[in-house]
Amino acid sequence: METPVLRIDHLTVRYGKTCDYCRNGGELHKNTCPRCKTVWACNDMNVKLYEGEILGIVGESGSGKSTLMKSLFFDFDVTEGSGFLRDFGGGEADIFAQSLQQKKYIKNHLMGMVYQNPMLGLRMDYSSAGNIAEKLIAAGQRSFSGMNERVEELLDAVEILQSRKKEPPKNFSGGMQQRVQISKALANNPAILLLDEVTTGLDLSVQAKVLELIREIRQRFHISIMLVSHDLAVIRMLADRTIVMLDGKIIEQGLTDQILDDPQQPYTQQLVHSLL
Ligand SMILES: Nc1ncnc2c1ncn2[C@@H]1O[C@H](COP(=O)(O)OP(=O)(O)OP(=O)(O)O)[C@@H](O)[C@H]1O
Repeated sequence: METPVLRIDHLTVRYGKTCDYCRNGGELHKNTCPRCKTVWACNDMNVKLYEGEILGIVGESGSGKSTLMKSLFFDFDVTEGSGFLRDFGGGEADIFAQSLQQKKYIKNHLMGMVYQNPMLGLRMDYSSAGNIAEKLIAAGQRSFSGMNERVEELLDAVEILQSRKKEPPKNFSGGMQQRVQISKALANNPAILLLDEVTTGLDLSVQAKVLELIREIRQRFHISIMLVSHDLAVIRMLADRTIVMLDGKIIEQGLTDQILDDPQQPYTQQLVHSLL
């Protein structure tokens, strides 16, 4: 059996203190405990990501997609569960149990993240080149000429003109900001790229360009991608396998074609039919 590049076991993220009722498996109202109001944003999730694949994660607003992605990028602490990277600690060290320094190492060397809101991933007042250089420096790059070369290569890859590299992202359109975010996320040659609703809010033609870019990046860099979207059309276009989330839980998963052509769960059937 192939070893996954990322494996997550029993991931749970809760907002709230919990009570005896929800801790002991009492029925939740959607993802919320009816007694103490604790939100179980991700609830006992098991996920595997394999080399070179795009794993789609789909679900309605509030189902826990962003919480999953942000937990993986250590934006906050998980409540329970463990995570393992093939390329870290021999694949046997729980990434969630690491020190801040080790988590920083993982973020800077092994992962890239693109947020739905570019303001979370970019410094809007720095130059675009400076944004990318920041990630390169964090990953240990020190040579100015080496950095400059890599910045140019990355901007070419996402089709941002070299003549605009000194401009700050705040001057750019939404689609261009996402492309700068993608180039920054790729700067350290990560094994894993996390993409959280990267085309939401963009107009359709720009959306199509960003989606095409993601497809090219996968082919060119042979990177493993986790792609969150509430839009099944995006998932259909890009994802090899898909996970369907509802109320913090995985309710269905499999090959994307299988999920879309023969959905088993009523919620997935509803999602698919709304596309037709
Ligand atoms: N800081 C927080 N405090 C309390 N509850 C939170 C917090 N952040 C998220 N939640 C709750 O966690 C649940 C999952 O939210 P999350 O943002 O992960 O969902 P999502 O599937 O990404 O939704 P969307 O598609 O709208 O971004 C929601 O019920 C949300 O209200």
